[in-house]
Amino acid sequence: GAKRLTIHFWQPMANEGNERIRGKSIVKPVVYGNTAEAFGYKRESDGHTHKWTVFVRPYLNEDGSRWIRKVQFKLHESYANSTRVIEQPPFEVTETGWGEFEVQMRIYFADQNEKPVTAFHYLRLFQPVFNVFQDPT
Ligand SMILES: O=C(Nc1ccc(C(=O)N2CC(c3nccs3)C2)s1)[C@@H]1CCCN1
Repeated sequence: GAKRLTIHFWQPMANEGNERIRGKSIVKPVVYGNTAEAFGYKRESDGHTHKWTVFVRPYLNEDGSRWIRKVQFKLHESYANSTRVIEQPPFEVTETGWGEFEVQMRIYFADQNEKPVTAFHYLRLFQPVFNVFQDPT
């Protein structure tokens, strides 16, 4: 039967390590990406095959709401209310679907003087397969 597959794609947005004070700026690394789980079948009603969660979270397990005010996720326009605004942690959107597409994320900071930061994440549902054929028969 179909295997259940949960995959994690993580891309640290800022450099590694935790918060630092440099001059007057603070570096707050975040991680964004998605997890995905295959239903193991194609849903009759709408052809969806996966459940996925796209997320933005502080790189270290801290209370993100101290410095993140809200996160706006722009999904593919075929989704109802394709612009989702999450105002409290966890800053994530869980949906179902059948394919992969780019999600735009915009992080708004608690300090309203800070301009929002935009990042793009290509939603991944399928585990890439790497076949290395040496001396193929
Ligand atoms: O897959 C891709 N684009 C996708 C856009 C939206 C997708 C999706 O999964 N869904 C729309 C959503 C709904 N259907 C009904 C109500 S909401 C479920 S997939 C491209 C095509 C080639 C490679 N990537």
